[in-house]
Amino acid sequence: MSVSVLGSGAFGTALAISLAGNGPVTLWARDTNHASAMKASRENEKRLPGVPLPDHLSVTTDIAEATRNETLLLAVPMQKLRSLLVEHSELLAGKTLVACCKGIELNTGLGPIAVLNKTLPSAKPALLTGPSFADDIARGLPTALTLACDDAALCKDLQQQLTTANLRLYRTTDTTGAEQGGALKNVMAIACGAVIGAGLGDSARAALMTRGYAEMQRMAMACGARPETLAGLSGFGDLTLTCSSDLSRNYRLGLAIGRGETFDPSVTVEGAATARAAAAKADEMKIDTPITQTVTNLVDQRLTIGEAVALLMKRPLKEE
Ligand SMILES: NC(=O)C1=CN([C@@H]2O[C@H](COP(=O)(O)OP(=O)(O)OC[C@H]3O[C@@H](n4cnc5c(N)ncnc54)[C@H](O)[C@@H]3O)[C@@H](O)[C@H]2O)C=CC1
Ligand SMILES: O=C(CO)COP(=O)(O)O
Repeated sequence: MSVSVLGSGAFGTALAISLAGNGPVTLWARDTNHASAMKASRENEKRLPGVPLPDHLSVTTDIAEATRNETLLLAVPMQKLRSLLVEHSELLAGKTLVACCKGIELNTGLGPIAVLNKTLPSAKPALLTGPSFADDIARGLPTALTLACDDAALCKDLQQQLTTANLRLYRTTDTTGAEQGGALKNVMAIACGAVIGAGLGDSARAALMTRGYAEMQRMAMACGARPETLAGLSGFGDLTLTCSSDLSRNYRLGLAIGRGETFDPSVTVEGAATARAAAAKADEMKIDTPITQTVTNLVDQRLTIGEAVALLMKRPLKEE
């Protein structure tokens, strides 16, 4: 069964390239000029330069054409997901929609699955997340991802359909755990980048990764997640990748904060909005999330990295 990817950014393009190894894939771009450039050069020079688009991958700006397929991957930033669904609701109704975004919606505190369910109740929602850089996927490097869907049978079908030569998918019905892991790991990556950028060392990063993982577990389980999900690819796996690589935009934002440098606002960094959304949600639920709260203060420039670290170090002592 053919697949379409909506969103011609780095991740959407990389997924389309990998899936094209299974058969025909349609990549939908909303921007006409961007689509024309990709059709002419057979490359996404803007978002994924240096990787040719395979023959089975066709680019279109025609949303009606792109949504003829039953399975649609939604590869837009989390804060743009709802607008995509609302704008094309009639064509997306009843389809199998696989959200490929990581984050928590700023003004509702909802994750991708809940946004899909509330916006398009007739659709069949799923989530694709886990430790994966678009560049690695596009270059055919081996990658493992978590495919989450409440419907176990549909999840199994999608796992067969979306697994490729270099994408090995593991399935789960714990959509809450999968989306919380993918969202919150970006917050921790900003924190880790900030301490490295400030020259505070790898031990400080290890402390933040470990205590950040504890915060992710606490928050996710309070939302109903299963602990083993956070210990898997979508949580622990993506946390370790994103907190330790310059390929991560969230980590690079943290580096810039730590160094006192500016960061290009046009670059997609999910962790900033997600930190604000998660901090507000944690306050409402009375959950202790000191690192998330600190990252919110860092990205909103209410604290310097020095002040932030000093406050974290002076917190009341407790059991691990
Ligand atoms: N880049 C990567 O290595 C990975 C990214 N992801 C996730 O993929 C999601 C998308 O990020 P990237 O592709 O990396 O970002 P990107 O910045 O490369 O591309 C975002 C794309 O979304 C499009 N877009 C934005 N608003 C839209 C709308 N309302 N309707 C249609 N298209 C719209 C933009 O035109 C752009 O093509 C994020 O949630 C990210 O966390 C997940 C794994 C890896
Ligand atoms: O989600 C990702 C890796 O799994 C991509 O990370 P960034 O969004 O930080 O670039």
